[in-house]
Amino acid sequence: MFVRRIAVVGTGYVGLTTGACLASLGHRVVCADVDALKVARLRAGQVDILEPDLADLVAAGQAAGRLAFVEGARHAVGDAEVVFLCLPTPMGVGGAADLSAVEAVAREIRDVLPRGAVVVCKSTVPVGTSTRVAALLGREDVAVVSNPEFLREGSAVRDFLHPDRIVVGADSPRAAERVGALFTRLGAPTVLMDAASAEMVKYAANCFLAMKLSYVNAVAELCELVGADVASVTEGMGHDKRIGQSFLKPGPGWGGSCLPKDTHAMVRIAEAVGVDFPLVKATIETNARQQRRVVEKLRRAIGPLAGARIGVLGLAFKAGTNDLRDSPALAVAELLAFEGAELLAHDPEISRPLAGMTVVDSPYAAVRGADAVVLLTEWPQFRALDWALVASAMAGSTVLDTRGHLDPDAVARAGLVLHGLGRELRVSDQAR
Ligand SMILES: NC(=O)C1=CN([C@@H]2O[C@H](COP(=O)(O)OP(=O)(O)OC[C@H]3O[C@@H](n4cnc5c(N)ncnc54)[C@H](O)[C@@H]3O)[C@@H](O)[C@H]2O)C=CC1
Ligand SMILES: O=C(O)[C@H]1O[C@H](OP(=O)(O)OP(=O)(O)OC[C@H]2O[C@@H](n3ccc(=O)[nH]c3=O)[C@H](O)[C@@H]2O)[C@H](O)[C@@H](O)[C@@H]1O
Repeated sequence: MFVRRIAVVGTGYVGLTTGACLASLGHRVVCADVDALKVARLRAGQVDILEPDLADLVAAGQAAGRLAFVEGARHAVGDAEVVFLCLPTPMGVGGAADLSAVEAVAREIRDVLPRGAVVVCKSTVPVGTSTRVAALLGREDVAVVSNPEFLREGSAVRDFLHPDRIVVGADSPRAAERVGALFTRLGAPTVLMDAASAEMVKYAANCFLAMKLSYVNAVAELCELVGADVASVTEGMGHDKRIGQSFLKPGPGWGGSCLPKDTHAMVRIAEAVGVDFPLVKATIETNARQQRRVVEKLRRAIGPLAGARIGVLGLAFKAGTNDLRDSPALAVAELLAFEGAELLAHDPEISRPLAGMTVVDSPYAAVRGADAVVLLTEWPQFRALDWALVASAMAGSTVLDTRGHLDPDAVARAGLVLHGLGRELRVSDQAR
């Protein structure tokens, strides 16, 4: 196998995973970040994000002398053949992607990039960004390639090493092949295309996933009203291979660091070329409505929310991560706090104080004296709760499970009344 000298700029979810995984494939990797504390902690082997196997891969890469961390992009790229940009592209003014970190790094490295290097944009960026980066670099000898990343938080290493596909976009086929070759060992289908198409793939994929979720949340609402059960409906739909079983679970709305910002960015990308994109706009609005629907359900169950005490189970945007960025759980909690509810919240991976609620260190502390309990993140430990203990700690008897995660029998046996999304709970479920 050929070994490449690689630089990775940005050591967040994508950058650290990319760096550690490429080192595990045998390449020599230098990762850079602007955050001095993060770099110091990574050098000491401290990985602060919750990702299975990531800390082990980082330690193995460091021990083998194939993975190093430095402060500042300039100090990472000096002898790199390939430079991956894994920089944040958060929602900027008006919803468009904020490219300031990508642009700042392009300016920072342009004079120190070795001759013939390839700069790879792994960040999610609007169409045209590769061209913009190339212009900022101003280097005829340096090719810019788009290589969008499709990993999910909570399974980042597994997704990176076992991807469904690898997309490489470049206007120079030679540069695209050079980047594609880095991933040959992964054995995934590699799709080579022009840079604009690769940049578009990422938004088109994330918006499609968000649309699927908003659709299923809207179907769940209908199911409640017509007396159908969304779990049966989605199972029946999902056996159709054109639809598939995944990404069909209703919830308190979709969130996380990417789907919200990428849907907004897609609306702006369309607007910039004079196109309205009502499908993506409705996807976003349906999601906000889903969060309001959770609050409505609680209000219907227990009456006015002002002064009510609500136990909140889960704060992360999904189970398996400690990431709170654009978490629907936080959005629902905010709406409840706005209504004047008093919130006691527990998440197994979050202990820092948060505005509008009291974060407590056990689920039983969160339900103490609660008029209602709402489950917002599907952590396995919530399914295993002692519901008799929960019932004895609560003041009321309402449990709202927004993830279809709890065992209805276990909750009902404790004398609690379980509400869900997408199904009318049948009398037999509550009668035990
Ligand atoms: N989080 C995810 O699951 C996925 C994210 N993406 C995309 O990848 C990109 C990165 O996302 P994350 O890794 O989640 O971001 P992140 O916020 O976790 O990490 C970004 C890192 O870049 C560093 N940074 C910022 N400015 C810098 C600079 N000037 N020089 C050096 N380092 C700098 C930050 O300190 C931070 O450590 C975004 O465009 C995102 O949309 C794509 C697929 C999955
Ligand atoms: O661009 C990105 O950053 C990434 O965004 C998502 O990954 P991630 O944000 O880690 O989270 P998902 O697993 O996609 O979940 C997103 C949200 O949808 C919700 N969800 C997911 C699946 C489902 O069936 N139901 C449901 O409500 C989750 O709870 C969560 O709030 C995409 O799945 C990745 O492919 C992509 O690389």
